[in-house]
Amino acid sequence: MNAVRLTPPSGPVRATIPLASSKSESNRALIIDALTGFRCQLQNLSTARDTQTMIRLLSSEGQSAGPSTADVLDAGTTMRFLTAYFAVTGQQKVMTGTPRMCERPIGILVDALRTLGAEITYLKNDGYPPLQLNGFQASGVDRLSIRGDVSSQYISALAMIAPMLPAGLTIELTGAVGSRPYIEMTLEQMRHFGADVTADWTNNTITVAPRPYVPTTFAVESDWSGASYWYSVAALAEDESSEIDLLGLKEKSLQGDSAIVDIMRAMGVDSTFTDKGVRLTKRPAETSLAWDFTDCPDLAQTVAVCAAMKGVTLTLTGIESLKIKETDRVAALQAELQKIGAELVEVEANLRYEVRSLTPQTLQATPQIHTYDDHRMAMAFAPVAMRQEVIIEEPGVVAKSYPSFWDDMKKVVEVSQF
Ligand SMILES: O=C(O)C1=C[C@@H](OP(=O)(O)O)[C@@H](O)[C@H](O)C1
Ligand SMILES: C=C(OP(=O)(O)O)C(=O)O
Repeated sequence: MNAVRLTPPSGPVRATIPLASSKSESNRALIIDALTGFRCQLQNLSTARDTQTMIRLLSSEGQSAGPSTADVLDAGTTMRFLTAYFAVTGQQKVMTGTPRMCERPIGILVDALRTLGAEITYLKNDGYPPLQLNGFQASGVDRLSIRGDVSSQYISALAMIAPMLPAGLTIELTGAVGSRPYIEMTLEQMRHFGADVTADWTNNTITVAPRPYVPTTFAVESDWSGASYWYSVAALAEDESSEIDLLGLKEKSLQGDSAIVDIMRAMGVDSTFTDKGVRLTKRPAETSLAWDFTDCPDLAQTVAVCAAMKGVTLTLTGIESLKIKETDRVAALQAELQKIGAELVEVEANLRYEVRSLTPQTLQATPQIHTYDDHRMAMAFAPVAMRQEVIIEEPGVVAKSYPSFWDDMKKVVEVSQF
C-alpha cells in the first residue's frame, strides 16, 4: 500500500501557500471556449486532473471516424458538461469513466438532452454511464423542468449549451435546489462570455437567449475548496501566533466555497484580505456550530474533521448529495471519524447529522485513514497532523483537484511517503 505519514510541527506555523486554481471555473471556461470554436484566451487553468481530462477530451474531439470513447475517469463535471457539449454539437461519443463514475446518476441530464433532440442510449444500466451519444436534431423545445435536488451539474451543463439552441432555453428547477452557487458561477461565466442569461431565484427559473458566446479572455481564480484545508490547518494549529497566507483568492468570488471564511470564523480562524490573497490568523473558537451545507457540499468533510479534532459539537444539514459523490462521503466519514475519537451521528434520517466526540475518547495513537478514492477524504484528514501523527492512505488521490497538495503540506508538517 502507498501512504504518507504526517508528523506535527514543533512551533508556530508560518506558511505561504500558492493553491491550485479552481477546477470548477476551469471546466466551465473550457466548455464555453469550445462552443466559441476555441477562440478564447483562458488564463491560469487548473492543473487538476479533472481539468486536464477535460482539455484532453476536447482536444481529441472529432479525431476518429466512428464513435470514439471519452473516458472522464472520476470527474463529475467533466462527465456532465461534456455529455451536454458532445450531444448539442452532434458528436458520436461513448461517455464512460471509473467504476464509481458509472454508479453516479446522469439520467436527469440525459432525459433533458433527449427532450432537446439528442439521441442517447445507455450501454449498461439505465440512468448511469456508460452511454452513447448518437447525434442531435433540435426538437424546438425551448422550456423544460428539471429536478434541482440531485446535482447542480446537470443544470450547469444544460445552461452552458442553451445559447446554441435555436430558441434558447428556459429551465425550471423543481424541488429544493442544491449547490446553487455552482449554478450562479455557471451563469456568471456565461455572462462574461456574452451570453444573455437571467435567473429568477424566487421561481427557480433560468432563461438563456439564443445568442452565441463572444470569444474573450478569462482568468481562473484560486480554488476556495482547496483553501478550506488550510483553514482547517490554521484552526488546528496549537500556537496562537500561527499565520498562513493563501495566494490568489478574492473576497468576492464566483465560488460558493468561499463560505469557509464564515464557517471557520466560528472554528477559530480570522481572514484578512490583501491584494495577494487572504491571511489566516487565530481567534477564539465557539464550542458548537450548526451549518447548512446545501450550498457548499464540498466543505462538509473539512469542517467535520476540524470540529472532531477541536471538540466542537457540529450539526450538519444539507449533506444529502454527499452520498453520490466520489464515494459515499457520509459512510466514509462515519468510518474514519471513529479513528480520531469522534462519531458522525444521523440525528434525523437523511436530514440532520452531528459530529460528537466519543466518550471515553477512542483516539488511535497514529490513526490510519482510508481515502476511498476520494481526494477530499485525504485532504480533509491531513490537518489532523497539526495535533498528532496521522497516516493517510493512497495520497495520490489528491490529483483530482489539487495535485500539489502534499508539496504545500510539507510547508507546515513533516510528510514522509512509504
Ligand atoms: O459544478 C461544479 O463545479 C460542482 C458542483 C458540485 O456538485 P453537485 O452539484 O453535484 O453538488 C460540487 O460538489 C462539485 O465538486 C463541483
Ligand atoms: C464532487 C466533486 O467533484 P465532481 O462531482 O466534479 O466529481 C468534488 O470535487 O468534490
